[in-house]
Amino acid sequence: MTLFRARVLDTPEDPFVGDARDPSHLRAGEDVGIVVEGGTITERDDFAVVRAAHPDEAVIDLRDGWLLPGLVDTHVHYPQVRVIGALGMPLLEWLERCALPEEQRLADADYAAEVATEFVGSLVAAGTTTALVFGSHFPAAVDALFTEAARYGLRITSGLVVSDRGLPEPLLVDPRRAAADQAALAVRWHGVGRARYAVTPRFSYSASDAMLDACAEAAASVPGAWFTSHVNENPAEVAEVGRLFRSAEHYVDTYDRHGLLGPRSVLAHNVHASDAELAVLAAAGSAVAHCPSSNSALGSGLFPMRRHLDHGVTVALGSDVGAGTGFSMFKEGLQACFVQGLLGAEGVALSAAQLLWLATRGGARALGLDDQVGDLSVGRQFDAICVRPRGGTALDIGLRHVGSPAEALGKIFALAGDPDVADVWVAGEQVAAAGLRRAAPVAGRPAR
Ligand SMILES: Nc1nc2[nH]cnc2c(=O)[nH]1
Ligand SMILES: [Zn+2]
Repeated sequence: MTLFRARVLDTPEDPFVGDARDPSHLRAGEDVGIVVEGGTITERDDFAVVRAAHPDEAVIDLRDGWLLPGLVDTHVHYPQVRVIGALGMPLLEWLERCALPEEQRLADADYAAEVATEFVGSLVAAGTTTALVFGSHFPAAVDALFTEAARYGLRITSGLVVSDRGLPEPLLVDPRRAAADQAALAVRWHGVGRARYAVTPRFSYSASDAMLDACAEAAASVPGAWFTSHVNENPAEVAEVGRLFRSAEHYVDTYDRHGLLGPRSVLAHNVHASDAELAVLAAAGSAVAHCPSSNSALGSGLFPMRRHLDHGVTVALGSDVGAGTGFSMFKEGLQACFVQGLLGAEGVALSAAQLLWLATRGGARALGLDDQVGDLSVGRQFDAICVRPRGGTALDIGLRHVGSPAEALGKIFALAGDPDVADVWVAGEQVAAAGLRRAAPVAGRPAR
């Protein structure tokens, strides 16, 4: 067993239910003891109580930082880690000039393996322990991603990205081949370790009805498979999808009429959604990955979170790297807050607890993993990060002078970057940084 002693912040209850300003939405413990056995949290209480039950156990003392659940990114593109930062273009131009040329390079398996290493390392460095990842158009590159993620034990859901029109020729595949390649990848990876397979047409803009049928076939052939794609991101994209699918009721319907929407479906963006589309998503139990830094960087628009919530659509957060400007889910939370503020009366005035929920437990729920991760309750896997800023930084100064846990969390979302994520654990295994060197020896016993 491992015994942690820490200041803990998490959100076991949905802070979008009830009064958003209710301070009890944020569970904060000043001096908490957490026992982890076989990767699972088996005890959590005041440290003194846990210590009394385990008087001889070595303690990993993290009280010089803040322990949070591992972060959850519900929309991030693996092949785009090297193109982050190309600013000032709308979606379709950015795809053509930046993203798609890079994605073609992943046809080279060695190149893809390098990118997979960079991508997974970047997730871990940002404290992301669970992610729904947009894969590559090339099967060997998807193998490289799953292989690399397995080295860290990350909870990755991903798959082959498929398209049969509207993109450069090397990224296209015919629907029969797409179905076969997806099925083969799912056999190799779905349910292996913590990997799960996601059927992933890039977007209806680049997929014919035959391709979407092939995707439905692939999804039906893999029990428990996930579905992900893009929707309603940019006005020019939405207009073209309307032109391509004249008989569809709307963009969401291009997926729905192929049976692709259900509780294991996550659609990214949905900035320009109609009420009818929100009603379809709510009825299907599908989630939307809100990607605020990407939406801002590409000028895609201001996400109508209030309307999603009013319709009962599950919302989580995505970094959307590489249109998004980095892997940090703290940055996404902050940008979500800015965007909702810019919407004025139509926006949701997001609290720090709501940001943490969106970046942890809400994401886990959107991905169907909330029975395993998303908070630090007994019974959950110990997926966690310790935020411990370097001395003298604004975050360090702020955290040393906070009046309340909610204030501390606000400072973390405002100021924390990847370097402040000092330690990362997945299922109790430390996958980044140096927390274990803090094991405090107990009198008469060696530290473990
Ligand atoms: N932001 C974003 N939107 C897309 N729509 C289709 N492909 C992409 C992509 O790579 N990034
Ligand atoms: Zn995307």
